[in-house]
Amino acid sequence: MLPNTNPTTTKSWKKLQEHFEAVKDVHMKDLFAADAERANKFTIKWEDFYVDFSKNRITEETLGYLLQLADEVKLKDAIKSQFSGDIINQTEGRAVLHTALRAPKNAEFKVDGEEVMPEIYAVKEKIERFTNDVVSGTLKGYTGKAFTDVVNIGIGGSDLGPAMVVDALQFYKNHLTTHFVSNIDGDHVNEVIKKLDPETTLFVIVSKTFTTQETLSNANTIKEWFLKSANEDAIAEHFVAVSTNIEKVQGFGIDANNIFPMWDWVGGRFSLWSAVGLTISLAVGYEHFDSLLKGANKMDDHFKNEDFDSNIPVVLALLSVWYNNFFNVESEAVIPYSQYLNQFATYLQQGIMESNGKSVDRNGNPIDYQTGTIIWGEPGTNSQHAFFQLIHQGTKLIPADFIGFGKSLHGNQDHQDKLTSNFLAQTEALLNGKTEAEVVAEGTPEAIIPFKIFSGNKPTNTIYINKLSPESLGKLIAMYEHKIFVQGIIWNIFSYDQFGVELGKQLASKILQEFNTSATNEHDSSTQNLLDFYKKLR
Ligand SMILES: O=P(O)(O)OC[C@H]1O[C@H](O)[C@H](O)[C@@H](O)[C@@H]1O
Repeated sequence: MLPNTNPTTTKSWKKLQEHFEAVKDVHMKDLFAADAERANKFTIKWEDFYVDFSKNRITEETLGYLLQLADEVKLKDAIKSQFSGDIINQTEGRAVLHTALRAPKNAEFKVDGEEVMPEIYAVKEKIERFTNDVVSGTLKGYTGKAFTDVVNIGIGGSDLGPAMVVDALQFYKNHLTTHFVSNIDGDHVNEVIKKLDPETTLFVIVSKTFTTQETLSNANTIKEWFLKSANEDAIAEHFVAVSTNIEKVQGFGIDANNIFPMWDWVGGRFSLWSAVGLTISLAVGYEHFDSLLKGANKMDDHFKNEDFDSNIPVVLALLSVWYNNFFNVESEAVIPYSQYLNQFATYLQQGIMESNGKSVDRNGNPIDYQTGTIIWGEPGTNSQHAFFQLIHQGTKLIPADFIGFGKSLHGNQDHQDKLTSNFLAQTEALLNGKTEAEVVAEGTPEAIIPFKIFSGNKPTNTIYINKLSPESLGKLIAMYEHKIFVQGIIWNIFSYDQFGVELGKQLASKILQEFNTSATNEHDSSTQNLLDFYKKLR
């Protein structure tokens, strides 16, 4: 059981409220000027991570109250509960053990009194063997040719994690070309099919439940297309599946040997560490996949053992609570200064918004404080030329995580220097802004002066990592996973269910019947008109 405390009833919350009134207008520029040690005080150095959170609208007092809040909501107990396999996903009656997937073989993780490491390692070994056979070309397609292409068919957690990681690690990629099919929009699958040769393509169907409409429809469409060139027997050589639902997978016609199991104690959006990451392993090789897991495991140890004041996920979560619940900030940006992390914000959107987008507390009561933040972002420097205007001069306060890597993977120092200068300059600009006096001093015509002033005082975290590698990426992803968990604990919500995605699915299946049969359902007049409009078009 998780601790159960309404955060707004804690002493620290009250103190934070009073403290907020006192510091809300303080400019960070003045805080830096007043304390030469500020940057050092608010920096955590851990392994190859350098996390500078000094450019936040906080003082030591703020951090003190936030840390007290973590204690008052019994965060330590909650962490222990999660790692020991308690049923902390109470609404679905499940443990939450994605951390076990990346733990060493001799670690102890139990679910319902049963050791889970042997099963985890059996699947890992299967992933390793399969990866090696496909990558080396030992395993062949139905006409005896080695595989050249891999198609991941899945959606949500069965797509976003693998797709983001494969993209992020493309520098480490082997010769296999990977594709991702997720959307029910038939144009998605058809555009992918156009690029494929059935003789040399391997299909990985990923679905925890194996009931997801999108995934099954896409898998069936691909199977039909495949069977135009191959016969039924060839399915066993070209289709593999990742799922908890073995019966359904077999029903689809997949060979029992080609099933990579997962478990209900792995949430979809936390599943890339399981066999859901098979496409990652195929794309970059098992060793790199394993390094990704090892990196995550190091972050798990840091999270579990480090004191909260130097615990990266805890501090980041507390800062986010400070803005969300006291500054009433609605959204946070994630800006990676690496094109490789192009899909990172999209990936985090599911993790963060599906987990913490809740309005009922752990007692089932409606909440009267803000929970889940809205996450968005794009890589720098592209985003500088797109939405940075609003971050610098708009009316909304948008705290941002700036993620950067010291070393360029291709060793192009000229580009890396220019990239890094932007990376550093943006957080400096957001901190300091530009005063009227500075604008005047630049000789700006008087009428234009107000438009060129930057208020500054915009908070950022700088997450600076030596180099993008499978291991550092694993650490980074796990860092955000734990941040999500901490925030869920503070907000007293259940972060591991996602009932909010169900209603739309139910209604869609009813509406679908109306297209194909004479069934009619009661709709509001807007929906009815739109439905009629479509019926005329189809
Ligand atoms: O892996 P699957 O069972 O196909 O689920 C795919 C996705 O769909 C669901 O609707 C949930 O919102 C996601 O959390 C999940 O990752």
